Amino acid sequence: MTDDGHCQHFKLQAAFSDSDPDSCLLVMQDISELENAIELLKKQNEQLQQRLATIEQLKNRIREQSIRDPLTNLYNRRFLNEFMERELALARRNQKPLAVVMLDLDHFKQLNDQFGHQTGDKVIEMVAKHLLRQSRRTDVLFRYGGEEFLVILPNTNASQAQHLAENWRVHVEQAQVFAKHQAVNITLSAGISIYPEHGSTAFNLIQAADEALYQAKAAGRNQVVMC
Ligand SMILES: Nc1nc2c(ncn2[C@@H]2O[C@H](COP(=O)(O)OP(=O)(O)OP(=O)(O)O)[C@@H](O)[C@H]2O)c(=O)[nH]1
Repeated sequence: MTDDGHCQHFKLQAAFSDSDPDSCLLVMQDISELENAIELLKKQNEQLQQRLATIEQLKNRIREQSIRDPLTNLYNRRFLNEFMERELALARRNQKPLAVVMLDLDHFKQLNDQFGHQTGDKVIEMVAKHLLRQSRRTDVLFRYGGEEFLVILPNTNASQAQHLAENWRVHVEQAQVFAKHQAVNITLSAGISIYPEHGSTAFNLIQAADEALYQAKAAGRNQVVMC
């Protein structure tokens, strides 16, 4: 230790002679600079690791924001194709069914016209919460459009999907919704398609679910139709 509190490092090397066992050569080397440089490098490396971890967190946050809908925090349509490709590949490999449920709020334009767009937004938010609360851990929910939701149900057959969609329909119908202190009835219609019966690509399955939804609307709304 020096007078000003710094550590000094020395390296001591001893060399013995074969011809003269009683003699030995001692070499002492001041390696303080080298040790200090190693210490500094270690600190800089730690700081770099911390910065890399922060960048990774930020990257994850940005990625998460880019695939989520800000109003409902459900996944957005941008993520849907990527997700469905992955899930369909899994379903194909494991020979499991996969259900696609398209849900749409009924007469939403009327609600907007009567209570305003802000109230409409609150209703969309509330419905998203209901759907999330009533879904299984494996179900993945998307906000597909304005008042349209899409749910992907891996490893789910037609009767299970019908049962789940019916459960969502009933929960939304029975939900207590107040708009400007007035109770309003919210209902939804749903269309379902199943892999592999109704299609083998994301495009075909979504189109089939959309057609089933159209039938549910045409048949009077507030109902679930299987493709
Ligand atoms: N508040 C709110 N309204 C939205 C949003 N996106 C779409 N809309 C409104 O939702 C309404 C959808 O109207 P339509 O497509 O005619 O459907 P609908 O009135 O629900 O009728 P059906 O679907 O046939 O039962 C339109 O008035 C859109 O302006 C949104 O993010 N927030």
